[in-house]
Amino acid sequence: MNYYELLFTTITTEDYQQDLLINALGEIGFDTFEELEFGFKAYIPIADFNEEKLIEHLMPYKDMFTFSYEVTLIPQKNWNEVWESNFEPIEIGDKIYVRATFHPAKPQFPYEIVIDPKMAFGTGHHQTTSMMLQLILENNFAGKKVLDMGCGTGILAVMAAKLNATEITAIDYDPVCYESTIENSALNHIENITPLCGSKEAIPDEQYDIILANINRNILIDQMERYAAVLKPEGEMYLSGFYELPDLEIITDEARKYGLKFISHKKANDWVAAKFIK
Ligand SMILES: C[S@@+](CC[C@H](N)C(=O)[O-])C[C@H]1O[C@@H](n2cnc3c(N)ncnc32)[C@H](O)[C@@H]1O
Repeated sequence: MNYYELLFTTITTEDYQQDLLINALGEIGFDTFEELEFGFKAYIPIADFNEEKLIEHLMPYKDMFTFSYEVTLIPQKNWNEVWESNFEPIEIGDKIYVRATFHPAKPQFPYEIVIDPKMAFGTGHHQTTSMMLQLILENNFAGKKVLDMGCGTGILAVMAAKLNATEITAIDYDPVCYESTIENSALNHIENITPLCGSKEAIPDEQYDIILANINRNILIDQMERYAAVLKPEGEMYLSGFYELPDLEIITDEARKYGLKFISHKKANDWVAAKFIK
């Protein structure tokens, strides 16, 4: 597939401002990002690129900090090379170690997750993923039936399986993420993850003990009613992919409409991961 590469040069002292930009690009079809010292590269399939939409989407950030971009057509790219040059292993506390296949193992960590990220989001490098991993670690997944919505690489589903969840359904609307979840389940020797490709209509008519969803504010709001319908009474829901201000209150209000009560949240660089109970 042919891609456009947009080289963004950003002048900001706040890492989270660059994250805002990356998140905004993710909402309009950019699916791979490569961090650089003074900015980042963002990639989008040529069929999905619309410069007018891009300019409109970037407008709110123009007043916040300085950035510019240049567009180049990339006929072919070795995505594995992009990932290999970008992907450093990460440690989450002293319990979770996330590495790629090409990094050596660290057996001193009780939980190791091996990810072949390709073009799917979810390597643990993003604060939302690492906060979700921490939340999973702090809560009880043993014997639970779990739905992981917007599974990306399947990293959260893999962590839930390592904590002895019995059945995990992992859904993403991006076929690359669906394939990536199959591959990463196998890499981690996990057999109880059922990957599905689709959006909220793909959520099976079943009842789950726990829902995980690290997506973004608007999609979480759109899917909230469906999450509430498939969550068991007293079931737990962990959400991320949004900011403390103003999103947390908006999400909490939406959750309340469907009987989901806000319990607590974690915060990193303005990003939030929050726990709710039905
Ligand atoms: C921020 S990433 C999170 C990936 C992974 N769960 C993690 O925590 O790192 C969000 C994922 O949601 C998926 N996604 C976005 N909109 C979706 C939708 N409407 N239905 C299902 N998946 C969606 C994207 O393809 C992406 O893989």
